[in-house]
Amino acid sequence: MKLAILIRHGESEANVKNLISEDTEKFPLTLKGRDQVKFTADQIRALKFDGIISSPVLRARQTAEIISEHIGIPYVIDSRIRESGLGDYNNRDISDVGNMTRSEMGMESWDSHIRRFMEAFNSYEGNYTMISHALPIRAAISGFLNFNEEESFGINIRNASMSVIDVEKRKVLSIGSFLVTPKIQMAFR
Ligand SMILES: O=C(O)[C@H](O)COP(=O)(O)O
Repeated sequence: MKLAILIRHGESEANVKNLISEDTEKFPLTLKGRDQVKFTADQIRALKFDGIISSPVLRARQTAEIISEHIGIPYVIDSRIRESGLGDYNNRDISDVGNMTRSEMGMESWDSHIRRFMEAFNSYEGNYTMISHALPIRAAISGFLNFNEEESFGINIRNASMSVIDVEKRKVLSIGSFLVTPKIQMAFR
């Protein structure tokens, strides 16, 4: 069995300011973001995990710390699940991004996100929680649904939400949810 729960970090100061940033030491979680993560940690506490993997970006690491304390499993950093490469849009308002595709705007390509996540999925055995960011998680899920960036545009990955993937069977079990459903509990048994 090889299940991955992709969790977007809790609300961060970048989210409050509507900024996107790949800088690793900026924009910590807000108090609200910490509470969001504690709720999610309680949701997954009873599931069986073999590890927690985090993006190297501060808001993800802080999320991993909270979850790690809640479920008693250490976390490791893996740059393959980092934030998107944002090019000239780093630290800019997300509304500047518009509806063009990321590579059209000189940012990291869709396929690059999918490639690096698949490499990460293939390098871990067992069940893992992976703490990452909105667009990279949307791309990782799309890699299993065979969606390109435009086709996945409606997928909304909210702060501290969970998307569950059965990596071995290449099945997406949930997208951007806040609750562990009976189906997901069964999958972890
Ligand atoms: O949607 C995006 O472009 C970013 O991935 C959002 O970043 P965040 O999930 O770290 O807020």
